[in-house]
Amino acid sequence: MATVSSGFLSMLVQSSFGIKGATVIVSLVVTVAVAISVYFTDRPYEDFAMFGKDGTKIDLVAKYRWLTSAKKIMKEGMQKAKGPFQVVANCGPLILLPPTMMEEIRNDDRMTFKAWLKQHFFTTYPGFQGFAPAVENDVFVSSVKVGLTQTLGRATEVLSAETDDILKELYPYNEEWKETTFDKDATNIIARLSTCIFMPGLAHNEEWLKIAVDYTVDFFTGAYILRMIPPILRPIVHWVLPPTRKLRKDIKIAQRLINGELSARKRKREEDRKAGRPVELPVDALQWVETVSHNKGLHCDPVHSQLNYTLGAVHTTSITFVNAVCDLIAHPKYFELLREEVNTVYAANGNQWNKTSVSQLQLMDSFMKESARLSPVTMLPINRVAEETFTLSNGTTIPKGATVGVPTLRATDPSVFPDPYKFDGHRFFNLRNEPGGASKYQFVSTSNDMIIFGHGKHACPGRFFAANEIKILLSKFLLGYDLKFPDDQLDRLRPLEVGADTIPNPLLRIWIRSRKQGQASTPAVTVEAK
Ligand code: HEM
Repeated sequence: MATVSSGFLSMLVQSSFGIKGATVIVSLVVTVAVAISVYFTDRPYEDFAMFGKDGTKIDLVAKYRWLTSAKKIMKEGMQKAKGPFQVVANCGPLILLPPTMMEEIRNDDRMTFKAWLKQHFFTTYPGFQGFAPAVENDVFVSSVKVGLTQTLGRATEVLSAETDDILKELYPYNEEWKETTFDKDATNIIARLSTCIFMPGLAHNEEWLKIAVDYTVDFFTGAYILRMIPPILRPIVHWVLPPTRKLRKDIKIAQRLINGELSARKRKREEDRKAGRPVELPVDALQWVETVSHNKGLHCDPVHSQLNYTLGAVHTTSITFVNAVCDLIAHPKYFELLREEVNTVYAANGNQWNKTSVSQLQLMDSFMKESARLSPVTMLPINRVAEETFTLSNGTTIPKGATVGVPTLRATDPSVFPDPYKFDGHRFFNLRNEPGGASKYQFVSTSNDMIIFGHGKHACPGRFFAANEIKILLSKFLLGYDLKFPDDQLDRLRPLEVGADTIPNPLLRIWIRSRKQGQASTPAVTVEAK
């Protein structure tokens, strides 16, 4: 974009039109852009205190502030408003509800996740159909709930075997330290592992694996840029933005690959039928979507649903995993503690990774939850759009069409978690071992205090799968490798905050070396509560 506009400017200056003419035109363009930004934009809601806008009338400025300081704005609002308030987020005016109201709104159908996805991820624009399945009907979400959850046992074993193969390829035996761009590796690993379960036929197809990684990045970049543009211009601008153009290309490639898969399945079924063989249905997400679609009598596009699986599963899981690894390196005593637990559990389960053994990794579970508490994938995991005007029990009226969110701030509230900014990998392990804590404090448990996976009827149905995937990966890294930050990097680099969302720090580098032969297991020791 910058190259195009500077080329245009120099063309004007060099032309006979001259510098004066160029100045007039540029001033006109800027004035029109500012006027559009001021007047053709979403109006703030009445009756809600506004935070973060600080006198500016220009939405673009407020949106930019949100992108750079969302956490600060949310904290200030929470402290000063003592109740619901609003901000100008990059999606426009956004009502934030205090996490204490979670219980009341968590199952409230008057505001929906579907309407939020539709409005703020532009699912009707070509290229953005990746969230269309979750918006159009319940087939996609049901397929995750039924398919992924039912297949968790088998999936865990498949993930374990595939992780071994991936790690051998990516980090072959080497006792010397090697620098890695770890977040990139992690995203590629998770993309391949997820595809193994969602669409195994393409698990080793480089073209698909690239889409499984890139589509989400292009999707969110495109959506973020469009949200910054006044609504009146979006129907035109989306056609020319580089990330949205890329999205359209990605979808075409995905269509070619997935339609190929579907045709091959159809042929196999017909051959089986003709030969009188029993027709075996594949156990993967393509099939879950088809089955649920058939049972409900509703359409769900197979290509878009695979992209929806990818959008939901890949970057969320890899960011959570990368954060856990960074916390591990930053708190090295956990290397030995977690290795001890992994060895004990592994040995007790006949040297197998399966659903049962993974569920016994209680310290690792606690460590992962503590990591996600302090470094969540998003600080705003609950997002809704009101389908009607309604009034909450405290008298707050939410207008129809309003965007509403609940931030994760309770996770760092000292009245909920003592010494909240201290990383304590045993925090949830200890809570879990208190009376009544067994199921309340697991990584996958949701509550008013921990909403990293949401809470209530829309709580993430993929979290059980993600938890197992991360545990297997972490176990294999712990047993096979030593990890550290580069020698010249003393502190853990914090994730970058982009609005309420986070991404691994682009400067992050991790050094990795194979553990010496014979070191792959350490003596079995029972992990005690601290
Ligand atoms: C660590 C990884 C993950 C994180 C942090 C995460 C986080 C979330 C959050 C915050 C929500 C919104 C909850 C709400 O609005 O109340 C959500 C919803 C959802 N997630 Fe995940 N997720 C993860 C992994 C996955 C995986 C592996 C899948 C599998 C496809 C998945 C599928 C979904 C679906 C289908 C929904 C929508 C549920 C509904 O509308 O009822 N997620 N996730």
